[in-house]
Amino acid sequence: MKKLLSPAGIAASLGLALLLALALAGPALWGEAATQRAVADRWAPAGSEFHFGTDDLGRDIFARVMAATRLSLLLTLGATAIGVGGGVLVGLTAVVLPRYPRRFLVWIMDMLLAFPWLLLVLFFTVIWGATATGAMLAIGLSGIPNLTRLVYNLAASVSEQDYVRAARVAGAGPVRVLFRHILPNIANPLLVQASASASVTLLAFAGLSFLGLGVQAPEYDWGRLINEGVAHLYTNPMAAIGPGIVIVFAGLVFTLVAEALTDRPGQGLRGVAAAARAAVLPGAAPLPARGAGAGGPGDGADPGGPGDRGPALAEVADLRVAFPDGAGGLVERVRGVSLAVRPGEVVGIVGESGSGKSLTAMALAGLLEAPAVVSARVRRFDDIDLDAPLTRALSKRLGTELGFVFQDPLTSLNPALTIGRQLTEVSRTHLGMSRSRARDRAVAGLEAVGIPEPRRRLGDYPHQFSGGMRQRAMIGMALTGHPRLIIADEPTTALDVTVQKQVLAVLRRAQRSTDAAIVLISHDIALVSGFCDRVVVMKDGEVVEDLDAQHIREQARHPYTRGLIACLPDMRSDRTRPLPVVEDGVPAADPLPGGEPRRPAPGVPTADAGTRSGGSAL
Ligand SMILES: Nc1ncnc2c1ncn2[C@@H]1O[C@H](COP(=O)(O)OP(=O)(O)OP(=O)(O)O)[C@@H](O)[C@H]1O
Repeated sequence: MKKLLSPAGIAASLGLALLLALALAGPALWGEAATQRAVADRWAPAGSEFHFGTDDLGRDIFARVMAATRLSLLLTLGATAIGVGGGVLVGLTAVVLPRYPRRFLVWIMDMLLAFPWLLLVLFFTVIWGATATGAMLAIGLSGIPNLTRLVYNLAASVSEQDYVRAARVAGAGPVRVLFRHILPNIANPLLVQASASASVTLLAFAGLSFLGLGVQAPEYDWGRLINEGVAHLYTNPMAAIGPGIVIVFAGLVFTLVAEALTDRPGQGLRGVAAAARAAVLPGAAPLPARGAGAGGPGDGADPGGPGDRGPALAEVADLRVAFPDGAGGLVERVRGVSLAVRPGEVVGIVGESGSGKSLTAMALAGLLEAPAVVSARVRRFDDIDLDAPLTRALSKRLGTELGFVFQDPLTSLNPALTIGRQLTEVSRTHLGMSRSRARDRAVAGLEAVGIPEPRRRLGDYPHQFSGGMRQRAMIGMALTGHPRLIIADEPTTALDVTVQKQVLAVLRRAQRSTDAAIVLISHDIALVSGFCDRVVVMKDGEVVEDLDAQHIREQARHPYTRGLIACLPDMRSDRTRPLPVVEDGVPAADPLPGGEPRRPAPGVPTADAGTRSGGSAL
């Protein structure tokens, strides 16, 4: 709205209104004068009677320019629609195609893109003949490769976003993902591009008609009028300049429309964005009352021991994930990881950056796609074999029983959809709830994670939430029903320490109310050991240790784990001395327990500087 009230927005609206009025009323107001011949008035100069003069049959050129508005705009909009529609269709098709057909299609489009558009137009004109319709088809079709490239690039980048991954976890098929999650998020730049290409198309028409390849007599558009007037440029310049001015004006209006649309956030596309997100809002489990039973690291609650929880709910055995190394081979990033999560168990995965934590979690959720090459002896969620093709029913089950909370809540919520739409989608599509019931559940979901005025906030877009609120909303989506497993990949990394604590408390509270198992990924061994029953330590793509969180200090044997622990200050730490560091996976000193840390280099933070984000069993 703001943008529409900007000078560019106001000018664009007024210009569009004027063009529209001319297109609608032009033929009625000036049609007769435009075709009336008066031999006595042939080649009358521009003046008060004939603003742009007359042509060789004595017809009023100004009246012809005004009357030509309708045909000129219709042809321009028609060709633009063909170019944009075709580009969207081919670009989106390319995104969902398998690798090699996709590459082939994009290659063809790139070839056509490199081909001069005027030659393409001439080629099509030869096929369809030099008619107005032929010119429209020719210009429209020659615009498709350009638009295809744009749509493909935009869609490919959006399809990497966490909210699209989350939609896939929730069982959304490729068509649904395209139309509900990708298209609304690329619609804005597409509209801008469509407006900008309308002005180019207008010029292309003028050029074609000027060359005698476009509109043919007795029809006339602005380009043809320039063509007719240019022969008398020296005796009556306005005969060519007049239609030229109108073309420049219309081109300017289209450019201003593009300018006014630029930077408008996705919420302006309510009509386009018909959809929702796909985390996990299953089941009919009652939501926890706000503030009830909070626990977790922040509130000093007991995380509970692993106990005997029966057979694993989710499991990978000998999981390997590899990527092409660019030289025809593969490089393994996850190397034989085995991990089982039992019902209700809270498992933490810690490890240095690049150790394969996220890949393991994504493989556990069945989220890895090409170019990742995944193999495992076992990879299952409950009785669902994640290595076998999933039926629709199994995808739906995965979508409602498995929740994924991503690291960055800004990228994991769809910016084009309101929070309410995203929270109600799974209830409505997977659980078949009515709109009002789904909204009630969504309100309860936001309330459960401590969002004030939840009913009002349902109408907000993600950018209207703070970082902590977005992450709470994300957790609310994953937890308001009864998910059986929630995978949280560094859910608090993007948040400050106070908000981290609140978010973890929310996660803990919701976990208790639903008894879902949790896999929590973090760099922070203190946070994980305070929150989880079990801590799995990863290094270089392997699990190096699997420890009881309550006794991590005594049980840790691997040098890397001992190094991580040694780097944490405790009550006995000498706060006047720097903290030790982990060097190449081995602690600079092994102070367990009561050992003497080596004095690190100057500049290394001291125990006083260490900031802890949660309570710890350490
Ligand atoms: N799509 C990909 N293509 C190639 N290599 C990848 C891809 N995704 C991940 N990797 C590599 O796999 C390794 C493990 O990545 P992963 O994201 O699992 O690490 P991580 O332990 O989660 O790290 P962080 O804590 O920094 O998120 C890294 O070396 C990473 O560069």
